[in-house]
Amino acid sequence: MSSALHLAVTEPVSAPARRLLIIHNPVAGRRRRGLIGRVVDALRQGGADVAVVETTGPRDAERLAGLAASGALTDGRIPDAIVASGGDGTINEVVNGLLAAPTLSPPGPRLIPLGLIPLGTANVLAAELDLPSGAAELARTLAGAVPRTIHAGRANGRLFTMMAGVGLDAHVVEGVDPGVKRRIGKGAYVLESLAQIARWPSPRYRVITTDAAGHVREHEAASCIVAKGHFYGGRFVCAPDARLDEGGFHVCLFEAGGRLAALGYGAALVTGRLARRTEAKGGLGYRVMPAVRVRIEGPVGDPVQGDGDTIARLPVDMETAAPFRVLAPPLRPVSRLP
Ligand SMILES: Nc1ncnc2c1ncn2[C@@H]1O[C@H](COP(=O)(O)OP(=O)(O)OP(=O)(O)O)[C@@H](O)[C@H]1O
Repeated sequence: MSSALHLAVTEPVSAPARRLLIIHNPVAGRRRRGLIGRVVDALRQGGADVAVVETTGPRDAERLAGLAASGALTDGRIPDAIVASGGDGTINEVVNGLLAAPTLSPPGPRLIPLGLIPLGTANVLAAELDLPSGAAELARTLAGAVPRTIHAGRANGRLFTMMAGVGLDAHVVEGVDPGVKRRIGKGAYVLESLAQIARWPSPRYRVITTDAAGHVREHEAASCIVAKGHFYGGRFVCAPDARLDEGGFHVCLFEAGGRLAALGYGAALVTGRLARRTEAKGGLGYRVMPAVRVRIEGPVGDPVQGDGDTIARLPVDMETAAPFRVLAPPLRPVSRLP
């Protein structure tokens, strides 16, 4: 760890020490870069044994997570937790590497808890898990939280933890300029959304859902988000009843096509009125339905975004994946989540 990361600590951690391996993306985030240094210092002051490895480029976090799960980065001793330090993209890579690692017995990579130091633009998973934002509180969570079991989804073999999307949002994710994102943060997504809407050809997608009872249904939509959690793009609510602790998907169908409808959906999302579009007349509104498997067809090769990065291309088959454990505060009652 560079000396620049050694910053003053306000409060030491009083929870039991853990052996933690942190996989850190040095290019993630802009304003929150100092956070990792403060968290590491707080952990060490609390007695935790902390090792940090830095990623060197795309997919490196995934490779490192696979190595970490076998103890290869910590002198053969398997860490008590593997911590992803970065944005949602880095977390997604770590989850993919961790769950793809060969099973060890014990403890088995699926049982090694994942910790998070959220440094990104949206930090949707951290919001969904209700992670604290301060360094001392975050360190306390990493060192002492009872792991919670959550469920990822899989799209054409690739895992996602929060959501996968097809249509406008996937094109926005693919089109957003990383340099602009670094400079202006979330505003880059707003600009790219407007640019995409201006030239949006309004393709239709065929969404085939299978529910837990095995009923198969076919739908048509202008865009579709397959949600694991209830937040989207930060703290906007897309699937009000979705919770990571449950196995299935909440499939959000944006039924109305065209530019005006796309603008309307965007405005409804950011003002918290999206769920009310279910009442739109003529059935061309917004619907959320449960599913355990989803297939989406449309223009072949169209992007599929997962946790804010392109993770697959159409046609795509999604299924629920094995559960894994994450270091986070206990689940709050549904009624207390925004
Ligand atoms: N050392 C590195 N140099 C360049 N790119 C890297 C490096 N390590 C990881 N990456 C890539 O950086 C990209 C962005 O990472 P991440 O999504 O975590 O951060 P972010 O873009 O700042 O956050 P957010 O996704 O919340 O906007 C990922 O696609 C990842 O593959």
